[in-house]
Amino acid sequence: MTRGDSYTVFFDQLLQKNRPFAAWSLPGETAPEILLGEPSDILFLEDFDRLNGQEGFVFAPFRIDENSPLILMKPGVYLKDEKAIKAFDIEALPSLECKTPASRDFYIIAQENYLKDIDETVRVIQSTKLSKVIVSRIIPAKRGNESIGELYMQLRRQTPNAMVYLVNLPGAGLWMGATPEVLLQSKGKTLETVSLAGTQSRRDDSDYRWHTKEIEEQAFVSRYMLDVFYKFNIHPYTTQGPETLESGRVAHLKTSFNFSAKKVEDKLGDFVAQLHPTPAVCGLPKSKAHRFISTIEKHDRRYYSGYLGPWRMNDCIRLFVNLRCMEITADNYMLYSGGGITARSVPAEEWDETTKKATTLLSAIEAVQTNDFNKETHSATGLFTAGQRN
Ligand SMILES: C=C(O[C@@H]1C=C(C(=O)O)C=C[C@H]1O)C(=O)O
Repeated sequence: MTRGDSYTVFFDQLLQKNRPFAAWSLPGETAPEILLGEPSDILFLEDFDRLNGQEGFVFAPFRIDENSPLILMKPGVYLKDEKAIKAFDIEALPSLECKTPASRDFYIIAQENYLKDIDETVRVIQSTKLSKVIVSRIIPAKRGNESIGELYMQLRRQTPNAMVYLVNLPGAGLWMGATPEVLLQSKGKTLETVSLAGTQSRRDDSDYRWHTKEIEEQAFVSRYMLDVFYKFNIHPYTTQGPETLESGRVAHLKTSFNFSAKKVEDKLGDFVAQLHPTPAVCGLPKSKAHRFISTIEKHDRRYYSGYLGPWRMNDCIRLFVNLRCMEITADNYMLYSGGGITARSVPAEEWDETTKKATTLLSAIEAVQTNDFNKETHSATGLFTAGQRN
């Protein structure tokens, strides 16, 4: 059952008909934008630099493989506000066959094993050239019969300063998230990229003090951005920050970098391919961190810590790093959450940080599940797996 606003109903109908679509709302914007596609509008690209010359909505994985292709949905029907939704004849859209995805294993790490892994990670960082690596985990929550459309609208209400998205795409499945992290966005003739790292709980008084661990961790990301700028001969550029950015229940350190779009206009795809994955989600040195993640993490990240958003659609780029996100299966919400590990990391604090980062999504799920008119069919005790609430 849903509260029945036009967006909620629209999203639920699209899902019922198994239509490919992407919906997103930008930080501070009111209405979600929606791109509807036909299966023939979906391109699977072989490499990150294949975005050169393309336009559409991108859904990119952390690493490309057969389970997680790089997806570009070409501009099909674009609906930009509620009026457009109401005018659109959704009844006329045919349902598409739902190809049951190969059932996947989601490795849910126990707390004691996660703590051991972080301990081991810190030791490796202290004794090798690896200086920072992001280690993540999956946090499961039970899915009831609540409306996914309503959950998306709830998430938007709870995190107005994030890019809040819902996508249903062949090859990827159903994903939702509320990410604070810009990878690359255009503002007129200027491009902006952002270095975001360091986490603490959100404060009511806004009196944030940052410690050496977080300052250093974020500085690694900024330094990396400048290395990429150097490779692409991007000069001059302006910076703003580091400053505090609040998102959901946490706050981060953020520096933004702005430069003329002309510098990369004919090699935008290469530029993004070079930026991704940044040390905010992978680590430093990049290739070492990438290899380390493959060995320490037992789950597949898929689209978590990839990136998504409109790509040169209506001359506009809005790519965000896919954080604070979840994969939605028939029975569960699989939330992905990670944190930057450095020589100064304390395992128990890292566990708490990943839990805190997941509260944005968990509290939206809880809100929708407990407001449901049909409460008795999924009692509150079934909402979360033990030990996951903070
Ligand atoms: C990796 C995540 O977030 C990233 C890691 C951060 C950190 O380590 O402090 C902060 C913001 C993000 O760049 C996540 O949310 O899963």
